[in-house]
Amino acid sequence: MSHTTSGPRLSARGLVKQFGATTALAGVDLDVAAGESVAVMGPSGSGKSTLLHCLAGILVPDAGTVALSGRGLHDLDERERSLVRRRQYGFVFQFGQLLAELPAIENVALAPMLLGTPRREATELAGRWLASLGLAGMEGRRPGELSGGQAQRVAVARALITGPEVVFADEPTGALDQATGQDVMRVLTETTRLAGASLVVVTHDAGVAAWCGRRVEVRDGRVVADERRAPEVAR
Ligand SMILES: Nc1ncnc2c1ncn2[C@@H]1O[C@H](COP(=O)(O)OP(=O)(O)OP(=O)(O)O)[C@@H](O)[C@H]1O
Repeated sequence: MSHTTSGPRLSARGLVKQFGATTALAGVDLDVAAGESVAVMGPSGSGKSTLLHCLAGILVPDAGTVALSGRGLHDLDERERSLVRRRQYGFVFQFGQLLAELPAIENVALAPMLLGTPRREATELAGRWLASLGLAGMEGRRPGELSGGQAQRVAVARALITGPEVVFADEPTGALDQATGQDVMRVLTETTRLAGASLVVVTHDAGVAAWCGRRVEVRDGRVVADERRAPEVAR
């Protein structure tokens, strides 16, 4: 994958998004560097998910721009934006992102298959990803036959297998207990860092945010704080 070496990986300028009378984003600027991990924090309704969806090209802002490695998402049509989401982005959500009827290995292999990788190659690669995330022997289990933490590891494998430039995670530990959530954050941040991808995590949990090298605080649709600090690292 060709990444530009200078300039931010992701760059948002003046993002505004309204839903009827509600201003979800009131002018957000945010740059995310290559390999950087950013936690987006803030109270319920402050605009965190809306910001993530605009950065990810899922929502089109009413005003402002988002550029991925210097390429403006606003210049793309919906089909092209959907290709960016598949090729250059990875997603980890709270739950429900895995296809219930497919075994873990097929859930992971599907991502490269959708990009044209032959089934056999995609399945081999998926097996290696599952093994590297501690899921050897569980390839044939369906999501309902995995624990919440195991299912999130499958989701991490699925998000990373295509070699994305940015991984977006919206409350990735929201459905897990504290210890399992910490374990998933360790796996998510470590795997993303090793893959050289940037990470944007929406969370209201300071223990989750501590795994990221930067915390951005959103209130009423604006960034009100932005601080860098040493992240937790795998022990
Ligand atoms: N599709 C939508 N239609 C109408 N209003 C919306 C929509 N999506 C978000 N909003 C509103 O925009 C504001 C910001 O919502 P958003 O989901 O971005 O907040 P959040 O910080 O992620 O909240 P939470 O932590 O509760 O998930 C809220 O007032 C919300 O009700």
